[in-house]
Amino acid sequence: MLAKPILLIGAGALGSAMLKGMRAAGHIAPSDLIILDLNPGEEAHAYAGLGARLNPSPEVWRDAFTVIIAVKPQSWRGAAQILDGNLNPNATLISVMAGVRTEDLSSVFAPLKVARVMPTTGVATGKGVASLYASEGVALQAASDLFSPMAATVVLDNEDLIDAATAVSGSGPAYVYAFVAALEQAALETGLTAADAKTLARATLISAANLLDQTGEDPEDLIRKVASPGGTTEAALKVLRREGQGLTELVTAAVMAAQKRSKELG
Ligand SMILES: NC(=O)C1=CN([C@@H]2O[C@H](COP(=O)(O)OP(=O)(O)OC[C@H]3O[C@@H](n4cnc5c(N)ncnc54)[C@H](OP(=O)(O)O)[C@@H]3O)[C@@H](O)[C@H]2O)C=CC1
Ligand SMILES: O=C(O)[C@@H]1CCC=N1
Repeated sequence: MLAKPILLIGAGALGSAMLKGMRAAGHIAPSDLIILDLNPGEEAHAYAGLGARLNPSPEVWRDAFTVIIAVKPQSWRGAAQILDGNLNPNATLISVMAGVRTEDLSSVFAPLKVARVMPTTGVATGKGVASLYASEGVALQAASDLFSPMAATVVLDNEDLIDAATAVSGSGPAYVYAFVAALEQAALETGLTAADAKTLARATLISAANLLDQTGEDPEDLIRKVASPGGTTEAALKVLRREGQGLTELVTAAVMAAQKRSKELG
């Protein structure tokens, strides 16, 4: 069960996406939310406008039974110093930070129980992805209760796999956006206007994602339905899937680089 109130530390890119998703899903009432951020943005102010407590004094932080830490991996030890002595010892800590391991979080935040989650910014629209890991059932349940209303969740049974999930899905939306940007750029090369190139690249991604979602079919089956034998798609796929130097090799190298970096961030 998700014990409330909730304290969110860091309302930047991901923290704001979570705030937006939580507000839309309605599972965290504004009165159950305390937000700390050095420069609160639009989403933090929107929740505060509904009654969430924004940057209250340290004695209020102790009210929270669930603490979410969403600062950069490079900033968490500094944040922990500020929080020191001001957190409820019975609270559960949910870290969404890449790389930072449970062992290190536990050594600094003891006796709080710890869960790690690797979400995507898609939580903002209630359609995120979140990989969860915790060694204790109570902490895993808290993470699940927090993210399930706004993300498809995957439970990992080995903490090392959080680095893999970070590389595949945490960073993954950026890979997809990079593909859309590349398709838009290529569309310009074909002679389409800038406006049409933008529309076609975006709409193609969205319509393909909808089919993937609604049919549940395998990508290879969906490809077969697009690629007529001897047709245009086949000509393009010969380039994209060039032996040894195609998209699969490129994406695999990108994911490996992200996984390596995730381990270094710890
Ligand atoms: N962005 C993403 O798609 C994803 C991010 N993550 C993880 O989420 C975490 C946050 O990433 P992201 O949102 O992109 O980073 P941001 O820098 O956008 O957000 C971090 C926020 O925390 C604030 N902050 C820093 N120190 C403190 C403090 N002591 N007290 C309160 N607020 C503080 C920052 O303020 P200021 O900017 O003024 O320093 C900033 O607003 C990272 O650990 C990252 O690994 C995980 C999955 C996806
Ligand atoms: O780029 C990063 O380090 C973070 C973690 C996953 C997505 N953004």
